[in-house]
Amino acid sequence: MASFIIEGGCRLKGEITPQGAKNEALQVICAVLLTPEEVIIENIPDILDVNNLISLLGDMGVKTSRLNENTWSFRADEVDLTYLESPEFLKKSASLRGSVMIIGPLVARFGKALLPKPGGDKIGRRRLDTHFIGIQKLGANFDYDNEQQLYSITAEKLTGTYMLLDEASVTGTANIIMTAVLAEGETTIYNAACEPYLQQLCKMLNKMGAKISGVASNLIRIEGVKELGGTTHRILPDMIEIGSFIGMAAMTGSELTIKDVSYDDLGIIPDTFRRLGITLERQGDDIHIPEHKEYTIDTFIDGSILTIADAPWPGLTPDLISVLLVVATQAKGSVLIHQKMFESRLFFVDKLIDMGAQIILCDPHRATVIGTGRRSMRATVMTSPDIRAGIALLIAAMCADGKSVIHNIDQIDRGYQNIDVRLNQLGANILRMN
Ligand SMILES: CC(=O)N[C@H]1[C@@H](OP(=O)(O)OP(=O)(O)OC[C@H]2O[C@@H](n3ccc(=O)[nH]c3=O)[C@H](O)[C@@H]2O)O[C@H](CO)[C@@H](O)[C@@H]1O
Ligand SMILES: C=C(OP(=O)(O)O)C(=O)O
Repeated sequence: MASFIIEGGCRLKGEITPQGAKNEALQVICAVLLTPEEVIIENIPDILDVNNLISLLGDMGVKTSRLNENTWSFRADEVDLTYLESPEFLKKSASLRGSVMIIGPLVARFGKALLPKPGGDKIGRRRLDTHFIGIQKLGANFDYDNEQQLYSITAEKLTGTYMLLDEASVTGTANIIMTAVLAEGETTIYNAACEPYLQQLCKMLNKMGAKISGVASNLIRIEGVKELGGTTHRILPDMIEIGSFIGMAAMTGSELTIKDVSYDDLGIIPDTFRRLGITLERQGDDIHIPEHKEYTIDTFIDGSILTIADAPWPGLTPDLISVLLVVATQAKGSVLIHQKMFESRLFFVDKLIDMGAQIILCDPHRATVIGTGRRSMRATVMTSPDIRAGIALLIAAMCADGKSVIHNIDQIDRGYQNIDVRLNQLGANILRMN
């Protein structure tokens, strides 16, 4: 189990370029299964989750080749469906959440898919009903083998239909869209998720020949086509990494420029950090964060305590809640952090409390942070429970007095490319121990 040893108190300075978006990468890489032609994807982040998915596709017979550091070519012209039944496939695909999105393309193109219960962060119940009900509505049959925890999906024919999703699931919407593009007739998906990840997926599929309209809204219409062709697609910068860097800069009192952020795709993220009192200046497509000696949390207009809560896009992504929470501990003022979507994502605040932060965990979904202004945090030893708590703990450690240790940093490596090397180049002091 690899660990980071972090010497706190180092200021960062300079410029950093965000990696490509993890959650978009997982979708668009699965989409290469929809065509036998070559698909080239640029700006793929070099992170554990994505590399595992690429390796899984390779094992399935997809020809994968790395054209340069972040550009890959994929050609799914000889997919080996028997591999889906092998123990290796079941083990590999069970280890990452993104693998759930191979179902849609496989059912759409080959009428068959198998999937063990997928992995990903243990941050509460993560049901797949939305995926399965949607794909079933298009005509597929589902079987669940309780003993093996294995889903098997088959479809003789897929036919477009109307569906109202029970929740705006991100990967669920992606899966249904990727199934419907090759179904016969028109599919309408209401209450669709519409994160930039999905907007990008739809743009790529349309370039491959799909007919999807309503992109960026929660009402998607898809006119099924017989086949899709190859294309070249570029992944957006990772908005969660950008948010993590904004929080890190403010909390460590560092002056930082985040380059090429695709600002217009960040939605409500910049304004949410502003409500915590953080100044961020848009400079073209960059974000400049000046040195913060202090920052003060806003109140609501009537003077009551601010609440920051997640919501389906264009609301605030739940993946930044942990970072916003840690950043609030060094602000002046109070905020209620409400993680509505996941029920086990706030327990890491115990560690922040050990470090001296003033936080009341009200229940599994809500924590009140009483910002004490800049006050030294105590260094400590901790374990990263999930990817975003991991980065939040790393930010806390960078701000603490002395040496902290974070174990289980695979959880951070799942989503942040070479984070130690990149932050050390800016002045951090992080040592990786394998
Ligand atoms: C690989 C990937 O892309 N992972 C992201 C994806 O996961 P994923 O697609 O698995 O998450 P879902 O969007 O399906 O749902 C996330 C959680 O929110 C709940 N929920 C969802 C929608 C809703 O309207 N109401 C509601 O309560 C669900 O019950 C679930 O507990 O989206 C999540 C929500 O943005 C992100 O945290 C994950 O990083
Ligand atoms: C929860 C996340 O990832 P996953 O869905 O892959 O577990 C995340 O990216 O914050």
